[in-house]
Amino acid sequence: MTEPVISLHEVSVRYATGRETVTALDKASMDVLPASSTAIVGRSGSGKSTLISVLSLLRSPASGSVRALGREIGHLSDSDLSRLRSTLVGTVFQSFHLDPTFSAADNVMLPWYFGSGGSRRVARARALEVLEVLGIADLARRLPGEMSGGQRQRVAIARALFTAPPLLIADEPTGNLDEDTALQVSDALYALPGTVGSAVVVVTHDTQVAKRAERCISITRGTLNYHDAVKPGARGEGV
Ligand SMILES: Nc1ncnc2c1ncn2[C@@H]1O[C@H](COP(=O)(O)OP(=O)(O)OP(=O)(O)O)[C@@H](O)[C@H]1O
Repeated sequence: MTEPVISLHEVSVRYATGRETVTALDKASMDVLPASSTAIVGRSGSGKSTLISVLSLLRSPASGSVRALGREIGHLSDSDLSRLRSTLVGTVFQSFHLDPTFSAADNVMLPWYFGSGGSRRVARARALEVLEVLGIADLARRLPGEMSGGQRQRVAIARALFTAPPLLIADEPTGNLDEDTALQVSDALYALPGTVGSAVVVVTHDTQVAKRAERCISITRGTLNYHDAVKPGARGEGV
């Protein structure tokens, strides 16, 4: 059986407010298999951001277990958890988060500027390689202000891939794009399991974008509902 990149087993997350406790995730179980694509949909307040924060190893659950790259995160020190996080996951956001003064290639190399290691020459070659995967190597020298929204989001996706993470999480990646561009960018994301082998998890409000993933999970008040999918444990497969 293939080991999931990350696996959640009956994970619950609660927030204590002044008067009440909100259950944002309620016994959520899901497996993200290597080189798979998953869409997560749900109304505002259903628990999507909370689920992403658990999948990104940014939030530890109140109960349940999380296993990432074969390790139970509950057993890890803060520094081991932080190392595991930086190995595991690349993230893409709705509003791109590019540095407007950096070229596309330099934006993709940001992990190197922040100390991911190796020589500048190798980092630049890697940046060009991932820009090529996204079909925009010819834009390597352009500034973000000289690109379309779809091109900027491709740069942001390339940056998330720079360190070759086994898991790429995209939070409303098409929210700032028109309909056609949204579908092109989502197709580029969903191609990544086949081209670079990363598993892709996309949170989206857009049903057309969600439909293009191999699997779709909807969240209702913290409960996961599986569509076109096999529940964890059934036939030994993931979601
Ligand atoms: N820091 C917090 N303190 C208290 N309650 C919180 C906190 N963060 C989230 N919640 C509550 O937890 C539930 C899930 O919130 P979450 O942000 O995960 O939803 P979401 O689906 O991402 O929403 P949106 O689409 O609006 O971003 C909601 O009821 C929300 O009010």
